[in-house]
Amino acid sequence: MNQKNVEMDAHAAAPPSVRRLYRHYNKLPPGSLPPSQVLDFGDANVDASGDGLRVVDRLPRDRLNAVYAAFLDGTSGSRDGDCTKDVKVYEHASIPGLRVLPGLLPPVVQRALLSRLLLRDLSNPAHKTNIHLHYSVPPIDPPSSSFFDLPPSTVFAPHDPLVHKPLVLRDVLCKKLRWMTLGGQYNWTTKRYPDTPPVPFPKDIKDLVRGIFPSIDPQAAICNAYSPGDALAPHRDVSEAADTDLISLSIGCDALFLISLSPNDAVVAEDPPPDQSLTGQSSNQPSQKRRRKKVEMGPPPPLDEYTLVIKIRSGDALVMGGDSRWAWHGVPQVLPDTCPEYLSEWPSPDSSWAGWTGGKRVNLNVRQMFPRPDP
Ligand SMILES: O=C(O)CCC(=O)C(=O)O
Ligand SMILES: [Fe+2]
Repeated sequence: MNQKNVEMDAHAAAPPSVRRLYRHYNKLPPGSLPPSQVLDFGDANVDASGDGLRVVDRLPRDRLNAVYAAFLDGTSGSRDGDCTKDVKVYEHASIPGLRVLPGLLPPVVQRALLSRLLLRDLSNPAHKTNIHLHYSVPPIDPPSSSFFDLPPSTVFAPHDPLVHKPLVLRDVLCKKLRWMTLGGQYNWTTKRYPDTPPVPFPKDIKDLVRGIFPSIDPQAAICNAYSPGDALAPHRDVSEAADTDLISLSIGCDALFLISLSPNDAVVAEDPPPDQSLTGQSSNQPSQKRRRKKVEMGPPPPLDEYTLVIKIRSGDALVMGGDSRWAWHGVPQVLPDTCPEYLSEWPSPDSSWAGWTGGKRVNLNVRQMFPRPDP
């Protein structure tokens, strides 16, 4: 139904029906989410909801706990490091191949993953961020080991002072940092991975992802950072030459995730052009959303049987495989004030950055760029 082919254009704009739904959920006041339209795995009755949803697999807790203990380097003594139950894998008839694993990562693994990404990998100048596009990023010099050790007033000088003002670290970490690339350094402008040998993918994160999802060889990842009001416009991830599963891990505030395989996407004549005012973009480079316009909310555009809106929580994973691998998807909203308490003291209770996670959502989107060589 949605096979990748060489013609799939990474620059293509999402079809009108998907853009319409995205706009609707983007503008919806968070308090007024219609529960009937949002697939919410926090709902105790979700298993019984029937309605196309089924449990297709269970990941045994013993296997998961062994993977987590290796990731945590034997430091998982605390109870929140243990999976106490097997993790259910759900699939919905609307989006074949999309698997949802609610609560996959225990809190201690979420905190450790956040630390590896932001306290370690962000300090590696080989890992490019959106800040590198326009600013000289100051190096991390010992004894500092991360940007979270530098004074918040540290200045990032713009490449072109006529175009961009200098930024201070506080603004970078609290708002302006939107993405970091790991492994193959994806180019958001050309929407290609470079032909040069990729930056080595962080081994512990590769082992974590592969330990849970043996179907993928992690070669590249986008680490998205969302602040309150940020969103991610609908897009397809079609730059990879491998059709291997894409793995998405989320930490922090809840978000709405929209995904569609609708075949009803023939262009509708009266549809307005893509609304770039919301995100300043028509494709999937994460960027800050402009101020939300006050609008009268009309009735939601109908969700057809090929479209889902899912509430994603901290610790949840999505696997986009099969037909869903090339589906249109986006994040119309990050829901404010939903960050779990167990992240509130990250990076440490005595750090001046404690509370940083408050309004944040971090998503690690892991991809395999190239097919594995034949054995
Ligand atoms: O933040 C998310 O949940 C989705 C991110 C995404 O789709 C991407 O990075 O391509
Ligand atoms: Fe994506």
